[in-house]
Amino acid sequence: MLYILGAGSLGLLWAARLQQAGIACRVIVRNAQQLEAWQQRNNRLLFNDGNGNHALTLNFETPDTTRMIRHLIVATKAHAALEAVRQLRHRLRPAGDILMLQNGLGSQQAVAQACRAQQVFAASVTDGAWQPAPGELTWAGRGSTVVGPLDSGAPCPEWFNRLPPVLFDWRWQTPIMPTLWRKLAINCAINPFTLIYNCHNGEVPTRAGPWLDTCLTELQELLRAQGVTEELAPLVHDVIRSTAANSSSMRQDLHAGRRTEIDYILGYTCRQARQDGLQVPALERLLDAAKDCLRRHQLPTD
Ligand SMILES: NC(=O)C1=CN([C@@H]2O[C@H](COP(=O)(O)OP(=O)(O)OC[C@H]3O[C@@H](n4cnc5c(N)ncnc54)[C@H](OP(=O)(O)O)[C@@H]3O)[C@@H](O)[C@H]2O)C=CC1
Ligand SMILES: CC(C)(CO)C(=O)C(=O)O
Repeated sequence: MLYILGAGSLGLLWAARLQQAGIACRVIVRNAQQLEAWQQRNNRLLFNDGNGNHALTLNFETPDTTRMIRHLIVATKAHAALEAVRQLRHRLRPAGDILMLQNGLGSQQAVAQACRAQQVFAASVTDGAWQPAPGELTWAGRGSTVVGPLDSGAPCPEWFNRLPPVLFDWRWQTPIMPTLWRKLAINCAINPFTLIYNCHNGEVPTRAGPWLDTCLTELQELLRAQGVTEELAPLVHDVIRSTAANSSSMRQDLHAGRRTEIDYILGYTCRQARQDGLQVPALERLLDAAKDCLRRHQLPTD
């Protein structure tokens, strides 16, 4: 049995695909009110996978259920992950596994530190899913999932090999940190600019001008310090081109009045730069500007 912690867009996307693949899973919601809301909808999820709508019946439970958990998929936002996993600590089997799906860095390490008896895996996910209404999920962009052990040589959990490739485009990658760093750098170069200029991804180069170029140079230095030698600028411009019409996840959070993941994206990056003794004034200025924008919208800056 797989357990998914968090019934948001990505958690429901995993639950829907597991259900379609015939792999048993249960979704852990925050509390009894959320469980009741799902029960009132007969636990039905209307899943639009891009080819059509599928009515799926999912299994939900609250964190205080007593069943023990061997395989946990954490699908909360980065800032909610540690507390959400802590609530389940008494249910986690020793030597079980925890898969972290969060964007950014920091939440994965925090969970690994709190759950030393389990193997923690981290994924870099490029799928795009959103919820048009309660009980509905749209899989807007089919992406891929790259997964690996966070900081050990742990082998790939057996259940991963049961994921049907047609529903899950995933691959095993060890070490995983370079992949996570690359995605982090891309998000640092795009998301905060879309916040401060309130623009789509495609407009970032024109709106940010040379500020983007300086940020890319600083991010490249930081990546080098993490052992990632690949050229960042072409990668970022490719992503900007291929997602030109997108509103970044950070901008979507801003518009929905939700807490953003800024602290796990640009905040983490600036802290790491300081730790590595690197000067990153353009990134620091971007972080300050992003935080000012969040303050103006009365949203948390962490
Ligand atoms: N959506 C996507 O397509 C993608 C998302 N990601 C990453 O995946 C992560 C999740 O994103 P997304 O699904 O969009 O976020 P959502 O906000 O849609 O979902 C997060 C869910 O976690 C729930 N949650 C928070 N705390 C707890 C708790 N203690 N117990 C149970 N449930 C809890 C939230 O409940 P509540 O509503 O009550 O707060 C919410 O339902 C993020 O890090 C994001 O960056 C990465 C790639 C693609
Ligand atoms: C790559 C990008 C910027 C695509 O929108 C993204 O991952 C995000 O919005 O968080």
